[in-house]
Amino acid sequence: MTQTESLPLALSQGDPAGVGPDIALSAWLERTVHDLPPFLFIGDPAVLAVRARQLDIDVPLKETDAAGAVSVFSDALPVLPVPTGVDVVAGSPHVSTAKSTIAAIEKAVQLCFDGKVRGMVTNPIAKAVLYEAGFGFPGHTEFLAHLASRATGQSFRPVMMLAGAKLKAVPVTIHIPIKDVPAALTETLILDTCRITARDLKERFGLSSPRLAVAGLNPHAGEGGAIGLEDEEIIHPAIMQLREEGIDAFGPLPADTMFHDEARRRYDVAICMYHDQALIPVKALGFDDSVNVTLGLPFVRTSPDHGTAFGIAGTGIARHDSLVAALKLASEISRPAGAAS
Ligand SMILES: NC(=O)C1=CN([C@@H]2O[C@H](COP(=O)(O)OP(=O)(O)OC[C@H]3O[C@@H](n4cnc5c(N)ncnc54)[C@H](O)[C@@H]3O)[C@@H](O)[C@H]2O)C=CC1
Ligand SMILES: NCC(=O)COP(=O)(O)O
Repeated sequence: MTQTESLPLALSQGDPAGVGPDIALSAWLERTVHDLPPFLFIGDPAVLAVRARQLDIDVPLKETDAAGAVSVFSDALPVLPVPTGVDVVAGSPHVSTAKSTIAAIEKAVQLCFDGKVRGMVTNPIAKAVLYEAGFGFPGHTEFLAHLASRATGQSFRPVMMLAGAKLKAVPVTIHIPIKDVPAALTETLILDTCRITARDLKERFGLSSPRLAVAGLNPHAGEGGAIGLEDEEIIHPAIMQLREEGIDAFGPLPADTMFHDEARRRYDVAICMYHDQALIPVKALGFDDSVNVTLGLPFVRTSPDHGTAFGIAGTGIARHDSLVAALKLASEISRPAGAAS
C-alpha cells in the first residue's frame, strides 16, 4: 500500500435537504459488500443522525479529523463536523444552509492540499439554493478550479467528464444557456478541453493513447455547411490541430449517430459541444453507474452523476450506486500510476 492509499477520501455533504445524507449513510452500511475505500463525511452530524432515524437505519457516527477516519471507518461513519446551524427538513431546501454547504466543500479541498485525504467526492448541491445565497460559480466544477487557483496561485481549466461503464463524455461548454453555446464555442476552448482530457485519461485513467470522438454542434455536423457553419469553421480546425499534436481526435461527428453500441467501440471519450449532448447519453446508458469527475485539477474530485433529488430525500428509495461508483473511481484514480490495484 502506498502512502496515498492509506488516506481516507473526503465526502462533502452537499445540500443537507437532498439525498446526500441518505446515500452517505446507506453506502457506509454496505461498505464491506462494495469494498469501499474509507471516507470521511464532512458535514453536519445532526443532519445525519436525524436522517438515519427517519430512514430507520442504525449507523453509528464518530466525530473525528482526517487522521482518525481510516481507523474509525470499519465501526462507525467518520464525520468531520461542519454544522448547518438550522433544523434541516429532508426535501425542503433552504438558503440558510448554503454557507455550511460551501464550507464543507472548502474544507474537503483544504484537506486535499494538506495531503490529509487522497481526494474528494462531492454530494450534490442545489445550484439555485447556492445562487440565492450569492454563490458566484455555476457549480462545483468551476468553484473547485477557483479554490485550486486560490491555494496555488496558478490557473486551472477544469473539465467536466461523466464516466460510466458504457460511455465517457465531456461537455466543452457546461452550465450556460443553450442560446449562448455557439458564441462560447471557440477553437481555443475545444483545444484546451481536448488536451486536458487526453492528458488526464493517460495519466489518471491509464489509457496509453486515448481516442477522442468529437461531436458536431449542428444536425448532421452541419451537412457540409448547409445547416450551420461551426462544425467546419471551429470544430474541424481544432481537430486538425489536435491531430498535429499527436492526439487521436476525430470528427466532427453527427451527434445523433455517435452513441449507439457499435459507434462507442471506436472511441474512449466523446467530446460534446454542450451539457445535454454529453449528459443525456451518459445518464440514459448508465444513470446508476456513472460518475462526474473533474479533470484538470491538481487533486482528485468525483461526484455521483445525479442531483439532490429532493423529492425522494428521507424516503429510503434513493439508490447509493452512483455514490459508490464515485468513491471507487476516486480511489482508483488517486492511486499513483503503475500502482497495483
Ligand atoms: N453534482 C451536483 O452537485 C449536481 C447537482 N444537481 C442539482 O440537483 C438539483 C435537482 O436536479 P434534477 O435535474 O432534478 O436531477 P436529480 O438527479 O436530482 O433528479 C432526477 C430524477 O432522478 C431521480 N434520482 C436522482 N438521484 C437518485 C438516486 N440516487 N436514487 C434514485 N433516484 C434518483 C430523482 O428522484 C428524479 O426523479 C438541481 O438543483 C441541480 O442543480 C444536478 C446534477 C448534479
Ligand atoms: N449536470 C452536472 C452537474 O450539474 C454537476 O455540476 P458540478 O456541480 O459538478 O459542477
